[in-house]
Amino acid sequence: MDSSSSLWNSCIQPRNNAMNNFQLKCSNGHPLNAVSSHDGVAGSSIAKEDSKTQPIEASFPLSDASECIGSNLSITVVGASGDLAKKKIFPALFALYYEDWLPENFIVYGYARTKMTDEELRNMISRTLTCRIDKRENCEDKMDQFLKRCFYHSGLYNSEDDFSDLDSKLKEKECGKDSNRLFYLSIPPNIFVDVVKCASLKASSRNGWTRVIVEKPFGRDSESSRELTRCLKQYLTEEQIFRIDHYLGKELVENLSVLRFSNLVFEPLWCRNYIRNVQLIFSEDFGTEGRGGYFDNYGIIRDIMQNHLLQILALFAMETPVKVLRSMRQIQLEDVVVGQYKGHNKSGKSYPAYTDDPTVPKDSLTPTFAAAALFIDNARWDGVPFLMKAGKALHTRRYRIFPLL
Ligand SMILES: NC(=O)C1=CN([C@@H]2O[C@H](COP(=O)(O)OP(=O)(O)OC[C@H]3O[C@@H](n4cnc5c(N)ncnc54)[C@H](OP(=O)(O)O)[C@@H]3O)[C@@H](O)[C@H]2O)C=CC1
Ligand SMILES: O=C1O[C@H](COP(=O)(O)O)[C@@H](O)[C@H](O)[C@H]1O
Repeated sequence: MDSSSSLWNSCIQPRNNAMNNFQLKCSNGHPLNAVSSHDGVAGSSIAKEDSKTQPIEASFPLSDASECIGSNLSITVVGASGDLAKKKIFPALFALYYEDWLPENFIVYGYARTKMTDEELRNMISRTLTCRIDKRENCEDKMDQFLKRCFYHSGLYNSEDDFSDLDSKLKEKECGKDSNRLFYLSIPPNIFVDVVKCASLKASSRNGWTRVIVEKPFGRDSESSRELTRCLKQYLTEEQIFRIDHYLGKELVENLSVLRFSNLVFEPLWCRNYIRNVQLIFSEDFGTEGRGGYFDNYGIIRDIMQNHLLQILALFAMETPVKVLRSMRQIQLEDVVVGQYKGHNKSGKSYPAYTDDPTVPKDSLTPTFAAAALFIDNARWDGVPFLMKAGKALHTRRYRIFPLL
């Protein structure tokens, strides 16, 4: 499985498998178990359901920016020029389209400050779409059809006028039909509120639902996270907000939950008597590559450890019901090591330092590597260190959790 495709952990109906007994909840209370296709992309039955309840009329040949399409689901990817959008969101949307999980008359709008035409957006996206889905039938044709439904609007994240212009373009495509609108915020969290404000005031759906997907990290610490929620709720209800962490959709994580809770053999062994330490390793063999605008303000601890790895730790260590995070000892500075990758040469190839990335300030001290020992003070895990390591631009690409017996 290409890990870049395991996105779209949206709040959907549970599928009929072992996970049904273990129902995760989305941030707004909807069940979160993902409907995965074979490459790990999960489908949203929300979109599909709505396509059933709203009659679909004949499709139009698409492509022109001013064409009326009658779209009944308009998806806007905010931050469409960025890494997440390219690597995961557009490929995941294509996979949903390919698997027939989207309503017939959907459209996708890319939105960002970078100036681009529709054609340039399509070229950018087409470089990252692959026909990697098991059924490869008609994949190229499907790609062309998908790309014809993609459009672009350039604007600022805090400009109501720019979102008003987006609204006009969406309306043109919707041609007065009942249409739902989904905004996927593929941008740094410090601009979430600006976007939500402008989108909700100027580009909400008039006659259908408007929903917003926000990416991790949700703020920098608990105070800013609470503040973020408070600010988002000035413009949206909790039911409209979908907080996403794509690690919950990864096969490794789903398997871990099943292994833990459906396998009685492990239950008595899963504790301090048999496990000396637990290692959680996230290692990437590539650096930030133009993501300094986001990454440099957050660093590896907020980017990876606090959310992805902590969730895996919680799934590994938790009792049912969940109490484990409350039993965690406050982390001590002497139990943490941080670092930043430097440039080097290997096999005649030179690799840039973090601060060589043009989007990163030259004097940045943001950590790109961190290792920490965490402790859970409860009867099951007393004295067992959980060793978390995460880093960018390391030797290998691997994601692992393993108990040392
Ligand atoms: N990349 C990944 O694999 C993953 C990322 N995420 C999350 O997605 C979000 C975006 O990450 P990613 O796409 O990697 O980040 P990028 O740095 O690629 O940022 C996305 C886009 O946001 C705009 N942008 C970047 N920095 C700023 C800034 N400081 N102020 C205003 N606009 C800015 C840029 O668009 P423009 O200049 O055109 O406006 C950029 O193309 C983050 O919350 C991240 O945690 C989650 C899972 C995986
Ligand atoms: O959330 C993030 O995840 C990616 C790694 O996810 P993967 O599914 O591609 O393995 C990481 O590169 C990025 O820094 C981070 O924001």
